[in-house]
Amino acid sequence: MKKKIAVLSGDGIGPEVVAQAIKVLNAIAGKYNHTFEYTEALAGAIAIDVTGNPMPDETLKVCLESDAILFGAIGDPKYDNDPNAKVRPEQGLLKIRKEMGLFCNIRPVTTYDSLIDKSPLKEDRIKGADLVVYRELTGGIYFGEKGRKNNDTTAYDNCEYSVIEIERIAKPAFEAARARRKKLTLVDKANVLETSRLWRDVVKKMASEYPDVEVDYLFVDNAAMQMIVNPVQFDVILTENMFGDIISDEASVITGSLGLLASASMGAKTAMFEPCHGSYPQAAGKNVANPVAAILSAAMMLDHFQLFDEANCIRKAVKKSIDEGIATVDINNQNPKNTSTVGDYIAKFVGESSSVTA
Ligand SMILES: NC(=O)c1ccc[n+]([C@@H]2O[C@H](COP(=O)([O-])OP(=O)(O)OC[C@H]3O[C@@H](n4cnc5c(N)ncnc54)[C@H](O)[C@@H]3O)[C@@H](O)[C@H]2O)c1
Ligand SMILES: CC(C)[C@H](C(=O)O)[C@@H](O)C(=O)O
Ligand SMILES: [Mg+2]
Repeated sequence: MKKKIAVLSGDGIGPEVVAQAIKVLNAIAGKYNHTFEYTEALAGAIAIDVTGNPMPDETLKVCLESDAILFGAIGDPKYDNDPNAKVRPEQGLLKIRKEMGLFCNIRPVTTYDSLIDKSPLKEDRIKGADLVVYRELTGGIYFGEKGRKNNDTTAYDNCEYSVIEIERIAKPAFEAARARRKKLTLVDKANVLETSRLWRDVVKKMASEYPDVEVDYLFVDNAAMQMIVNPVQFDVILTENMFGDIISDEASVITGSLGLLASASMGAKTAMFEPCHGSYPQAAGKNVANPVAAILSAAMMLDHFQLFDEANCIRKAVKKSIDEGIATVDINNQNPKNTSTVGDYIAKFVGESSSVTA
């Protein structure tokens, strides 16, 4: 199979972790006789530095001409620390999500037995936790009208959702629940927010089409607490843009590190695959960041290409690296390995392993 992949490495640790994902994809290409063609394009702070724009038209064009997008991370303290910055790297990420119609962000949270003791949470509470967050990605407060008024003494960010926006993410979430443990939890704030009440109305109506799926409703504050005390109860979590951002970073604590959390953003025009973490500027250039989130995002891209054996081969290699302690400092502080050493190990295992089942 031949596939064109747009590579937007971005800022901070983005280029380092994406390099490992590409190493692993190349090992897959060699083993299974595929051709992956990569086209790099600018995004984030680096794109502002070069072009003045965090998501240049040229980058969007490369993405539209590709079969999928592999994204690293964006963000730079020089913008985060400047409240008056006219343009920000994060605007580039929001722009590509909106322009490509990437409304469905899928963030799987899986635990590894050999990492259970790395989580600050109690072992008996998190063992076996296996959930996936379906986060709405192109609506809500992130994209509502925003601004300042009253001589800059008041600021506002509006939150709007339409029935169509809710239905189109609820559908794949219900389908995922049906294929998994048949439980869907809508996380909202329906005791306060009108948008959340619309989410409940829509999801309740759709639930009748999925009688085999048990649906429950949790307020986000309760859900945040339940995620820590009893994450095993969750199967598919469906939620709006901002709640999904927060709850997925929180859920990464169960696995042992945010550096393990991959994601897929599916949409109308294309699909983008990116780690859930950011540019982690403190680690940039040090070869210490965990590349697993980026590598598992590449595995999700292979699922998207219907290359399921290949994707499972990567997952198996990742598990092996974790079990063997070939892991970065966030999950192995006794004998940490470099970012590139972990990438090399996973790529080598992919190249040499014979079995494909994860
Ligand atoms: N998708 C994205 O591109 C994305 C996501 C989140 C944040 N950001 C941006 O990244 C910048 C830094 O934000 P932040 O510090 O709040 O979040 P971050 O995700 O970059 O880092 C938060 C913490 O998570 C841990 N971490 C993150 N990635 C890791 C990895 N690969 N390996 C090991 N540990 C890892 C580190 O302890 C780090 O201090 C900001 O500019 C922010 O806007 C971008
Ligand atoms: C950088 C930021 C805009 C982004 C978000 O909030 O969606 C990030 O936190 C993420 O989780 O992908
Ligand atoms: Mg986030």
